[in-house]
Amino acid sequence: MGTQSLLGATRTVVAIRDWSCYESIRKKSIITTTFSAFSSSSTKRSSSLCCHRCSPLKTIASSYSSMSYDKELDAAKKAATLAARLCQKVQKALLQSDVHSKSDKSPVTVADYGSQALVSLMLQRELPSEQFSLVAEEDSGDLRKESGQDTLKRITELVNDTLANEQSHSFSTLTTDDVLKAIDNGKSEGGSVGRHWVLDPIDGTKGFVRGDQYAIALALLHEGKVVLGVLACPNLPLATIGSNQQHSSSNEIGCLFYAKVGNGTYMQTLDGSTQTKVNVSAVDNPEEASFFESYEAAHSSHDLSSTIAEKLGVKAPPVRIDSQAKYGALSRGDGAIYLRFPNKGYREKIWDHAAGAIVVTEAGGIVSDAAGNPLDFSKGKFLDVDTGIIVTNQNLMPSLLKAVKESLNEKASSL
Ligand SMILES: Nc1ncnc2c1ncn2[C@@H]1O[C@H](COP(=O)(O)O)[C@@H](O)[C@H]1OP(=O)(O)O
Ligand SMILES: [Mg+2]
Ligand SMILES: [Mg+2]
Ligand SMILES: [Mg+2]
Repeated sequence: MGTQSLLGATRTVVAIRDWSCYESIRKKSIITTTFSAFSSSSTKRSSSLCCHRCSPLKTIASSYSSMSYDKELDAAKKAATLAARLCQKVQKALLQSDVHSKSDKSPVTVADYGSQALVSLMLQRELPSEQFSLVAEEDSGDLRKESGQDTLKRITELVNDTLANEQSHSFSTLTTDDVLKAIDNGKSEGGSVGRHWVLDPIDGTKGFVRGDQYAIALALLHEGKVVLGVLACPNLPLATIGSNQQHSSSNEIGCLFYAKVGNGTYMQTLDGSTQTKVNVSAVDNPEEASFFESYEAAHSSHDLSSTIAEKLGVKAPPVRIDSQAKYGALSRGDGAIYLRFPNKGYREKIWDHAAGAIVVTEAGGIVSDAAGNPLDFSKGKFLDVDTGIIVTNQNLMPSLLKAVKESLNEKASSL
C-alpha cells in the first residue's frame, strides 16, 4: 500500500540527501554525528568543513550506513511490538477501571516495568551472539523492597502472559527473579564506545494514564551515534493528525515507525500488515505549517512556543500530544515543527529522544537544540542541550532558528 492510501493524505517526497556540499545545518548535523561515530576527536571539525573535503567524508558516511543492522532492527521491531501489546492490555484495563483506581499509579508502574523486562528479554533472545548493553529509564530498586512484592508478581504474570501469546514463543515460564534481572540489564550508562540499546519502556506516562498518546521508544547507539530507532505508538491513528487534518475515513490506530541510518524511515501498522516509507513535510511557508508541542505545560513552555510560532508566522494552533509520538507524526508530515522548552534545570535524557531523532532525520528532517547544535547521544544518560529541542524540515530550519533566538532574547531581557 502506498503512502497516500495508508495515510489518507498527500506527502511530498523530500529530495535524497546531497553529500556534495556541507553548508546547511542539516548537513552539519549529519557530518558531526557521523564523524563522532568514528573518531571521538573529530566532532569539532564539522563547522570548518567545506566542499573540497567532502570526498573522505563521503567514504566514511557510506561505509557507516552500509553496516546493515538488519537483524538488530528486526529484533527491535519485535521487542517494541510485544511491549506495545503488553502496554495496551494494561491501558485498556486501566481505562475500564473505576475512578479510584484511575488515580492509582500502580497500573502504569506495572506496564512500565513489564515493557522494560520484555524488551530486554526479547533483544537478548533475538541477538544471542552480541554483547548486551541497555540504557533504560527504569530500575528494579522499588520492586526488590517488601512493599514491591505484589507489584513484582503482577509484572511477572503480565510478562509471562504476553510471552505465551507470542508467535515464536520460546521462553520457559519466568520467575520473579528472571524479571528483576531483565529489568536490571537496563543499567548501562551508554557512552561513545561500543553499542548500547536505549529504551524508554513507556514514554509519555501522563498520556498513558489519561488514555492518550504514549510510545515505546527503542534505539541503538553505535560509537555514540544513533544507528537505528523504533517507535511503537499504540494509540496513534494511521491517518494523519494535526491542525490541518482533513476528515479521514479510517479510524484505525497503532503505528510502528522505524528507521536505520542511511535507509529512510518507514511506518507500519502495529500488526505488521502494511508498511510505507514516510517523509517529513516539505512546506516552506510558515503560514502553512503547523507545530507540535507537549500536552503537558509542565514539560514544555506553551507560552514560549506560541511566541516563536507567532514570530515565524505560523497560523495554525498548536497540536498538543504526549510522548515521542510527536516525532513519529512529524516524520510522516502531519505537522512541520516540534518545539520543546522544558523548565530551566530539567535535564533531557537520551531515551526521550534517541528513537524519535533518527525517525525524523531519516525522514528528511532536522533535530537540534535551540541554538542549532545537533543532539549528542554519546555523553551517557543525559543530553546536554542549549535551552530546548527544536525539530523541523530543511526549508524551515533557518527561519525557525532565527525566531527561536529572537524569542529567547526577548524573554531574557524581560526578566
Ligand atoms: N518536568 C519535566 N519536563 C520535561 N519533560 C518531562 C518532565 N517530567 C517528565 N518528562 C518526560 O517528558 C516526556 C514526555 O513529555 P511529553 O509527553 O510532554 O512530550 C517523557 O519522557 C517524560 O518522562 P516519561 O517517560 O516518564 O513519561
Ligand atoms: Mg520518556
Ligand atoms: Mg518513560
Ligand atoms: Mg518516567
